Amino acid sequence: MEILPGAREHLLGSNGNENGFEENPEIKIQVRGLTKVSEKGVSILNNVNVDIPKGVIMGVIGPSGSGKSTFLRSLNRLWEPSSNSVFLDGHDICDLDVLALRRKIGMLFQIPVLFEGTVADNVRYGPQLKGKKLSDNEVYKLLTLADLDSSFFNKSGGELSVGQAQRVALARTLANEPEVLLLDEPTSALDPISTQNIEDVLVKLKREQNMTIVMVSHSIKQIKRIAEIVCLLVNGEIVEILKPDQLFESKHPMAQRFLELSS
Ligand SMILES: Nc1ncnc2c1ncn2[C@@H]1O[C@H](COP(=O)(O)OP(=O)(O)OP(=O)(O)O)[C@@H](O)[C@H]1O
Repeated sequence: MEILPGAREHLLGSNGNENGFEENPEIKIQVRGLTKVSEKGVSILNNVNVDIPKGVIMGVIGPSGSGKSTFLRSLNRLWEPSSNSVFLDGHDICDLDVLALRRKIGMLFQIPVLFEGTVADNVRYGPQLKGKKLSDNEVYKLLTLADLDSSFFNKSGGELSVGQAQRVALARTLANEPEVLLLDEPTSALDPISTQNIEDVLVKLKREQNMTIVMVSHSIKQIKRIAEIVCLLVNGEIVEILKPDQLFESKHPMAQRFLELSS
């Protein structure tokens, strides 16, 4: 089975080098020996090693409870990883200011939660925290980027469908000019058309802004539509890093079962 260049050493069983990471301009995020154990001593993530290349969409799939959300949340410290286990552009994220990190690495969740006020108020929120007021024109541009037309500008959250609210949440995240987007099942509550709208926006962000995107999804079909690399997480371990069209060549028994059930 062909494995992506450089991926093999980060597969299951590889030894994460505690302090070691090579500066590599092609790699946006490096994860080395990322481990999490619950307070009751249950392993949640076990020595996860992976390089996330710049400007790609990476899918993360795996059975329920395999640690996908925990993995994603560790990348912008919504769950705090150990020092020297997650690097952004070669810098240990634990050494970065957490709010600055979360601007650089934005996140969208399954269910969008909008703040009170209008769509424009929501989009302006992040820059306003830094003392910058976006002009109407800048807000319109962000709405367009998230595939929303100008009629949404003055609407309130209550007037929106879940799919529209998810695109507003995306515009609000994009207002922070992130370099990386983390998406935790962003379309699982959406109808097929809203799902396609979001997928189109993600592909455009990657293509036109070289955005790095990491997306947890339960949909193998979705991963095949938009991801270039897919990480298969089983029991807190990355057992495969593949191109999506190679998924069914996975040798891992749990992976095969998961793929059979989700096809
Ligand atoms: N703070 C925590 N304390 C204890 N256990 C936790 C904690 N966070 C997550 N877990 C457990 O860790 C495991 C992985 O959870 P996680 O939500 O990351 O999995 P997942 O693959 O995203 O699951 P799903 O697909 O169902 O969303 C689960 O067994 C969960 O119950």
